[in-house]
Amino acid sequence: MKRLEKTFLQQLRNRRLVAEGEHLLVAVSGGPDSMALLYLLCAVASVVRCRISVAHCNFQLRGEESDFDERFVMEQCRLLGVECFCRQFNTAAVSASWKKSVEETARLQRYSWFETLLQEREMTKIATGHHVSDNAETILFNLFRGTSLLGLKGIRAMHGRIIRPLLLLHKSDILGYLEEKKIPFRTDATNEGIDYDRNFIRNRVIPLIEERFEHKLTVSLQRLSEQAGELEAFLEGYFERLAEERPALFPEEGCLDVAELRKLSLFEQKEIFKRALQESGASPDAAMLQRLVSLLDAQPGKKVVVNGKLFVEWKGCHLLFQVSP
Ligand SMILES: Nc1ncnc2c1ncn2[C@@H]1O[C@H](COP(=O)(O)OP(=O)(O)OP(=O)(O)O)[C@@H](O)[C@H]1O
Repeated sequence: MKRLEKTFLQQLRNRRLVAEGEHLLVAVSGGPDSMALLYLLCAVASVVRCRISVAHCNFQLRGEESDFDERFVMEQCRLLGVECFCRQFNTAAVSASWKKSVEETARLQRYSWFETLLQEREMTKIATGHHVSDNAETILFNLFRGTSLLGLKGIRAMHGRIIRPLLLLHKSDILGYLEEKKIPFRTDATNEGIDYDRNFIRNRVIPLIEERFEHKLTVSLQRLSEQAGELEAFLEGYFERLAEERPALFPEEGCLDVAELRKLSLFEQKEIFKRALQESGASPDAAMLQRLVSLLDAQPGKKVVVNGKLFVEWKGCHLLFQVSP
């Protein structure tokens, strides 16, 4: 087994990403990362005792190139003896009708199809080729758009039935492995520009900062991401226990006890408001949460309008979550 294959196997085991007997659907674009993922998984499959199939989406966004990618992935799977599912999507038209960016549309289309395949074929997990730099890129992207503390968690190694086994590997390791094993891959020229925000972060921002700060950025963001993930897990447990101990803070009927809320820290108050509003289908930003906690220093009768449909009003001893008439 190659050095990287041993490291990869170790990381799979440490993070308990794959259990014995699982059937994985590997998402392969044909690019360097997912090709490395496919070969790494094939190299360890007999040790882990898992089965592997591949899914490739042809988003038909790059004319003939997209068709070449599809044929390339099918051929690679044939050589590896791996079952391969391919599907064509009319992404440009769907993106226009959904009024979403092409990138977001492609992402939604692929995860939805992967989930369907999982159910139809009784597979257990989807594996994607995200690595350390993708995580750094995602964290910075979230930061530039205005993220909360927990948004810093970036990409998770396991999220529901999706696993990212390369998440602790660096691009240089992946490229070294492709070179060592002479693994072919396809290059997507649209990844190289700086027109899309993500590409700008990947190709311009990160290299500039890495050069100035001695390659500390990616490693430091990875650490931050792990800590944010651990904090999120801790907070989930904490708020579950709080809900059991003080149910008046977690309204089923859309009302919160003012006296109970006032006993809590600012962080807890904001978190309770966030959870209550999310239950009502709203996603409050930091400014809205600040306005809601300020309500606790006001008088009964005062209200905060959350959006066109929802407002929170102090009545008697409670804050009521009400739908606008
Ligand atoms: N067309 C596709 N078909 C199947 N899976 C895909 C496709 N595009 C992306 N993915 C999955 O999502 C992951 C992240 O997507 P991203 O757009 O960053 O990849 P990429 O640059 O196209 O290729 P790669 O990550 O393989 O080098 C890929 O590693 C792959 O697992």
